Amino acid sequence: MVPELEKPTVRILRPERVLGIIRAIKEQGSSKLQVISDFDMTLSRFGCNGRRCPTSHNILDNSRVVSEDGKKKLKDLLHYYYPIEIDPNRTLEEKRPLMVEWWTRAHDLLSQQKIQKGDIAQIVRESDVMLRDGFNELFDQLYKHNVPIFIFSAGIGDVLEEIIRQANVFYSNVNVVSNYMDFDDSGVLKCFKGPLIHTYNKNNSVLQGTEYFQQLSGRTSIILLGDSMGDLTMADGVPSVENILKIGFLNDKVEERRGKYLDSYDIVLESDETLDVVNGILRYILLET
Ligand SMILES: Nc1ccn([C@@H]2O[C@H](COP(=O)(O)O)[C@@H](O)[C@H]2O)c(=O)n1
Ligand SMILES: [Mg+2]
Repeated sequence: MVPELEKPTVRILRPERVLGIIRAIKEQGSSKLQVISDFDMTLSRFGCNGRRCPTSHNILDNSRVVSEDGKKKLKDLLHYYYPIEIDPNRTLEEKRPLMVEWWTRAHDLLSQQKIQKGDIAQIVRESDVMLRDGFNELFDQLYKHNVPIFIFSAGIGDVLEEIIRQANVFYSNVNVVSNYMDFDDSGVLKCFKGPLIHTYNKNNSVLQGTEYFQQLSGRTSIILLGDSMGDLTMADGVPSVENILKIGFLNDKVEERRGKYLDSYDIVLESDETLDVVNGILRYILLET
């Protein structure tokens, strides 16, 4: 059915259930389908040439427009809070206030750097960011079949939009909800617009007012793509979901986190920098019979 599911990076706890969901999504057809995806470390790569790829935040943190002192402070925040973000032994209740603290402190630091709106495109061009292998096929297939893709990211919307624009895949079926920068009249960053989106509040609470899911209420089949336990709630605002397939990229601390990922995601992709499995499933679903 989907040969890519035989890849050694694929782990599935309940294979029959997964095949049943894929078959049901195919039966419902492309007019009922939507894709809901995280951005950083899901559509973008985790590793690049033996190093960590930057997140949309890191692209700014590491850029020439941030002072050396600012860079150091942002790195210190990352080293303190990232292990908390991915710690499988802490509860979400414990993590949430700490994530608000991280995002707020990082956004305050970035807002002190006099970042110009007009510099974002060049900053992205100069960065090491890479989309996962197969991103072209993913975006092309969805566009060709009129399947909407909703990117729900706790990263920086202005930066991630520029990444997909430069990759020539920012098609009309792509919608983004993320943290956006607020620039003053002369185009200098003054703050970030609310509501703040962090790893563990990616749910309906931050989507109020966007009406995105209401417009797509007929799209009752969902393929959800994420890399964090926080991404599992991204589809919570979709009314009357009939079939949902959750695919999780397990990028870091694989051994420690495997159990929780297998319990929560239908398909877990371990240290897999490609979109092969997602593309294989979509090819099968979208193939007209
Ligand atoms: N100051 C920060 C805050 C968060 N991050 C990382 O961003 C990712 C969130 O974006 P998603 O598209 O994945 O929702 C998450 O992986 C955080 O670790 C950061 O790099 N810097
Ligand atoms: Mg992510």
